[in-house]
Amino acid sequence: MSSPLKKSLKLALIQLASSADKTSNLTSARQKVLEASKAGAHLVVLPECFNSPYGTKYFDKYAETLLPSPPKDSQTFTALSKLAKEAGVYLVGGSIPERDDKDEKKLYNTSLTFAPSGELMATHRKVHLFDIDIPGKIKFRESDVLSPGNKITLVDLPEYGKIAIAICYDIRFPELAMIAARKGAFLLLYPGAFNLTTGALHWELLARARATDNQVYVGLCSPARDMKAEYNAWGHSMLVDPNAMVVEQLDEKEGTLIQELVAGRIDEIRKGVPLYGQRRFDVYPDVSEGGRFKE
Ligand SMILES: O=C(O)CCC(=O)C(=O)O
Repeated sequence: MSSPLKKSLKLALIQLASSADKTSNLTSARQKVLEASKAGAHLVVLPECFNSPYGTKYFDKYAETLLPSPPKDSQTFTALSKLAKEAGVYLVGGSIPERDDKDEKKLYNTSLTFAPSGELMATHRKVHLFDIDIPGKIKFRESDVLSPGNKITLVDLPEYGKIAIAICYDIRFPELAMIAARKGAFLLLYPGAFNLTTGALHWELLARARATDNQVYVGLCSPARDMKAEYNAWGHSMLVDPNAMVVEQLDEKEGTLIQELVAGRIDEIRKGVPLYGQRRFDVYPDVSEGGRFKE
C-alpha cells in the first residue's frame, strides 16, 4: 500500500475568538492565518461557524450564497480565497452558514477549502446535523433550520496526499471516517464547536477513537470559549497522531496549534498493528466499497 502522506506537512489549527461582527471576525482570521503561515504552516484550519455566533437563530442572518463558484457576492468566500493566496497556504475555512443558490430558504453548515492559488478546491456541507436533547444540560436542533449535505469530502493536496473534511457532529459517525481513510486520507479534519457537556466527555475520546480505528492523523478545530455568548464552545483544539496519541491540545482560550505531520508515521503505526491487512470483509462488508460513496 502506498504511503498516504507523501511528505511531512505543518498543520495550523486556529482557535479563533469570534464575535457577532462578521467583518471583524474575518479581519482577525486573516491576521491569525498570516501569522501561522509565517510560522511555516502549509495547511491552516479555522473553526466551525468562525464568522458568526453559533446558534440556530443566527444561521439565516449570516448565510451567504457560495455556489456556483466563484459566487457573485460572498464576503467570506472572497476573503478566504484572497487570504489563501496571500498566505500561500491550503486553507480550510472552518464552516459558515450557506444559502442554497436555487432555494433561498435552504441553508447548510458548509466548509470551503482553498488552494494556495486562491482557487476553491472543495465544499463540505455538514452531513450529520447536530440534533441532541440532554435533559437539564443542552438541547440543540440544527435540523430546524439546516439541510444536510450528502457526500464525503476528500481533498487531494498534490504534494502531500488526501485529507478528509467533515464538520463537528460528523465525527460521531465512524463510517464516514472509515470510508475517507480507506480512500487514502492521511488526515481527518473536523472544524467543530462542541459544548461544555459533551466536550468534556467526548471531544478527545472521539478524536482518538477515529485515529485508532483508522490509523490516521485527526485534527479538531474549535472556536475559543466565550462565556458571554449563548453557546459556550469547548475549545481544546487538538491534533491526534495515527497511534491515537494527543500531539497537542489547546485550552479553551484563543490560540493557534502548529504541529508537523510526519511522513512515514502512518506507515510505521500500520506496520506495528497491521489492521489494514487483517480486516475480514468475508465476515462484514467493506463500507468504502460499492456503497453510496460520492467523492
Ligand atoms: O456532538 C456533539 O456533542 C457536539 C456537536 C456539535 O456541537 C456540532 O455539531 O456543532
